[in-house]
Amino acid sequence: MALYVKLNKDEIEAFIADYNLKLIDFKGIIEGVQNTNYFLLTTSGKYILTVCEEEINPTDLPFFNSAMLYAALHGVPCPVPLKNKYGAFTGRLKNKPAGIVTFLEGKSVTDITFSHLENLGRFLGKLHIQTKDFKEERANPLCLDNVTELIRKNKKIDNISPNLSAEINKELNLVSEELKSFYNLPKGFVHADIFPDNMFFEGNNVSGIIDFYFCCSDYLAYDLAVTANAWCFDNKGFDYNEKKIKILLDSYQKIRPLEQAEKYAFNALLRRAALRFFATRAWDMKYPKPNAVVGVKDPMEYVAKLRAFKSAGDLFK
Ligand SMILES: Nc1ncnc2c1ncn2[C@@H]1O[C@H](COP(=O)(O)OP(=O)(O)O)[C@@H](O)[C@H]1O
Ligand SMILES: N[C@@H](CCOP(=O)(O)O)C(=O)O
Repeated sequence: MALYVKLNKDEIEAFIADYNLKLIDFKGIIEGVQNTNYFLLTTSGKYILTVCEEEINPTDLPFFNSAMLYAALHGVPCPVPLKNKYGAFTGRLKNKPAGIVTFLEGKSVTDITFSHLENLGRFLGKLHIQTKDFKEERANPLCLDNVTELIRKNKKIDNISPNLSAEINKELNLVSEELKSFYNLPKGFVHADIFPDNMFFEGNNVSGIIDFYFCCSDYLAYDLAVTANAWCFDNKGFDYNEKKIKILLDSYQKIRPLEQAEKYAFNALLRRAALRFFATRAWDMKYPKPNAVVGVKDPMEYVAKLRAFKSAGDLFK
């Protein structure tokens, strides 16, 4: 659970008054790992109040809010951030940055069907088109160079599994070499964390996307690669399911066909995405934050994915 900051009714009422909201009821949300979230029922509807922890750099908040607002205004079903009476998206609660966004209906899914993937692929294709003219930029803090540095800094990788460090370092070099010839791939706004817990569905249909705290500017096909990593493996994320990836790719391409260069680069992007999630999970496992209240996610899941992609065939045949 992640309720790092405990708030009472008076504190919430005082904060939301700046957003012109009147509280009826509220509830702490136990899902989530990074920040504290409260569900708010107000006289003008349902909202989510988020108090940010220090992993979020406050200077990034304007980009996240701007991206969410732009996406929402361009038809992406996502939360709309509210401005307070001072014209700012972000206020302060218990000396931490805090903000309010609209509530999204729907639920995340655990049993992922072909139909979910079909809808997810179309959703992501649309997201990349709907946000293509978003002009603000944020370099990806988890670019391959920074991921490489995080992995090199982690001196305990071989404690996760024997000889893992050598395997991962070899892969980092290979992926870096392979991607050098693809520096010109289409770039733009990417969510960069499209995991099942960040997507809501109503039945088989996508009802929305949340959690914009990793969004940045990067290769569009990298977003698709992150999504394929997170959604297209069975058995708790360990078993490669080519049919699932193909459904995701086909449905994405019905909306935004990939360029030939993106197809050539895709295997390296899948491995780059696997290395990115391996890197942060391995770090969190071996150097846990003192206030961590959530179990660490398994870095070996991403080693399994990396190995699967290394021996995978051409996904575009
Ligand atoms: N706009 C929203 N609408 C509905 N529920 C939300 C919204 N934002 C967050 N939540 C709820 O809060 C939980 C945690 O949100 P998330 O942004 O993933 O937190 P964290 O960044 O801490 O992981 C979600 O799983 C969801 O249940
Ligand atoms: N999706 C990442 C961790 C980020 O967690 P989130 O709850 O903020 O999406 C992972 O699985 O390693």
